Amino acid sequence: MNEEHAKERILELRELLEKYNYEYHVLDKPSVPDSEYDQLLKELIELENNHPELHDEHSPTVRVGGAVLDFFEKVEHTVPMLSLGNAFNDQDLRDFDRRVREGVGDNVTYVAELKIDGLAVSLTYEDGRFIRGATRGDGTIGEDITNNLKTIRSIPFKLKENVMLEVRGEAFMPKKSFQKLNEKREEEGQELFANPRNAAAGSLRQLDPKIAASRNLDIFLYGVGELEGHSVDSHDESLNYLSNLGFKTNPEWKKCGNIDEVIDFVNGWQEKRPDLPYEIDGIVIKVNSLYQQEELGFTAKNPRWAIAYKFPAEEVVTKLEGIELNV
Ligand SMILES: NC(=O)c1cc2c(=O)c3cc(F)ccc3oc2nc1N
Repeated sequence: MNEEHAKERILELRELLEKYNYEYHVLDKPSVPDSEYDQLLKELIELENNHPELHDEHSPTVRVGGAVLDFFEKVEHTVPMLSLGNAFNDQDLRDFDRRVREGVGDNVTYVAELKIDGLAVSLTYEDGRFIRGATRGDGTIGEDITNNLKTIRSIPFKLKENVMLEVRGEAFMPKKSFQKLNEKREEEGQELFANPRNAAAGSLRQLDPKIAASRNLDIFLYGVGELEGHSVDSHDESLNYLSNLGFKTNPEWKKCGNIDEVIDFVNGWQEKRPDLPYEIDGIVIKVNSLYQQEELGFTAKNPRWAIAYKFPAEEVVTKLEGIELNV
């Protein structure tokens, strides 16, 4: 195959594989069988190996893991990644609602969404291309784990619009992947992961991205940090915007006109939680209007416009030399 033809084929395969990847991992609606995807990926890997001068860090082939690092660079979050204050019962939620209404008046709408139990990460895009991903760290300084995040198939390398955007989300390991991983580790006599959150965090902290690539990690994006080239007025609008850009957002969110609707949503999901294919540790409630979020602002540690209702820890049975303790 001559140079020109190889270059054309490589570019064509990259476009095609990213489209198939988006259909499979973001829309969950593949248009071709896995065997066809695998065969095209194999062809691209061979072509790229024969044409190193055409290497592109956004090629779908880097999703199987790139170079091993010696350490992770530090990254500063220009918009700090704060953590959420907690609510443990209905009264806490009513107190939160009262404080919000004292701040912005009674005309307030909430968005309630599932609190994914994984690792908080920030993704930065310039001109619509994925250029950096980092952990939350202490909220201001995180670790650059771009190479590992590139192995998460649902993270788009190229957005549908060429915006400059910094977006936050939760990387997680689906329950089924967690069970398979621990079965494999048990067979190999390795230490087991205690829960999917630790497994996801452990996988993304590996210096060799091939390990992260093998762990079937996934991500839901939930918030915009910095944004140029577009403006949104409310949280529900920003969730739709992220989805239209090509991001995977969690579909189970609900707009609530008052705190009673929020409490119904919380109770509903407390029951349905075990049926989800991923772990959640609560429900996040946010004031929907971004203008009202601005008015409410932040305490030193948490936003005043959001709160996390934490579910009671699921019954954990610990076996100690055959004695069953319900802790
Ligand atoms: N784990 C989650 O599924 C989740 C987490 C957060 C946050 O940590 C979070 C932290 C803030 F300071 C502000 C909003 C947030 O919104 C969030 N929304 C979510 N859905």
